[in-house]
Amino acid sequence: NMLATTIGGRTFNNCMMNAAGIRCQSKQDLDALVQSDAGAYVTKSATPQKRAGNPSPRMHTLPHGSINSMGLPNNGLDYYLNYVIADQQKRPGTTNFLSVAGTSLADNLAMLHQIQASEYTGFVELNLSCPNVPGKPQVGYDFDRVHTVLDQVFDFYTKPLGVKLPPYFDLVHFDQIAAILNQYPLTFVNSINSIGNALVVDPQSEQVVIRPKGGYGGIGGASVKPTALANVRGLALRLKPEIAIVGTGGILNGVDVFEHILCGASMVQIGTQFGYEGIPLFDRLATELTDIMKKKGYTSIDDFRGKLKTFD
Ligand SMILES: CC(C)(C)CCc1c(C(=O)O)[nH]c(=O)[nH]c1=O
Repeated sequence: NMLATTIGGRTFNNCMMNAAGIRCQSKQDLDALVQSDAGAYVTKSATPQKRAGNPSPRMHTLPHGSINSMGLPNNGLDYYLNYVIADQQKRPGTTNFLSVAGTSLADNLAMLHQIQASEYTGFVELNLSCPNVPGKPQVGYDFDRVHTVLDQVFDFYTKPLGVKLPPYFDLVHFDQIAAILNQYPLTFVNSINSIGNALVVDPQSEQVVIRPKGGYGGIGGASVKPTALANVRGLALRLKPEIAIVGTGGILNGVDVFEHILCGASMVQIGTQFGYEGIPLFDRLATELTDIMKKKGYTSIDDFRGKLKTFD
């Protein structure tokens, strides 16, 4: 069908899925995604043990986006690993994404050892926005640390794995992170995570809108699309072809999906808008994207993936 895509030898019948963190924390959430038109699901980033996360209000949705400082609330790795293994037994031949975000390298390695030893055959999405040692920026912004983490992961992990990256804002950073990632047998790179440590103010109450971190949080939604497209394109132009790109950020409508694919994405993830609209989003986006493709004479996303034109 027109929206099928292939990553790491696995074919998905739809190139659209949820982004980690949004409506994917509970079994009920995940069951709804299984029943939906989404091509796959990703589970809420897991830590070794269940976490309550930050005190509320910890997320605020605006017309043009959202801000969140959830603090990794999740049911713990065992919960999600059990879910995806049960699901792959029920639906052999389907591939989904298990997201992990340890709050330390030791936690990430312990979780990956557990997954490696399990009968899970799907993808792992390693969240590199996870915190680093105190006083250092998040892992995704500490390139030496990214090297160290991936060296230690690929010392033992042999199942398909990708990394979730924060947004970069300097072309030299695209060069540097791509040069590192190209050294590893990654199945995919997911770009972007929310734009970190933004601040939303309520001028009426003269107060920030979320409790954690003095109101600082990650931004998602329409306002991040130009940054998301820049990162998808920047990585698509620099990463070796074996590494597929998952495009995330600022997708509200089918045309936004089209733009992400034009910039090089093989799969797209929707966060903020999925949080807003719920499961009907996937059917609406599939219809809108299919209409755009038909108007342009495309029968597969392969016809236009990565084919963004410049002026010269
Ligand atoms: C930011 C972390 C809490 C370290 C990771 C989890 C996460 C969160 C979160 O759980 O606060 N929110 C995001 O927008 N992106 C993320 O990757």
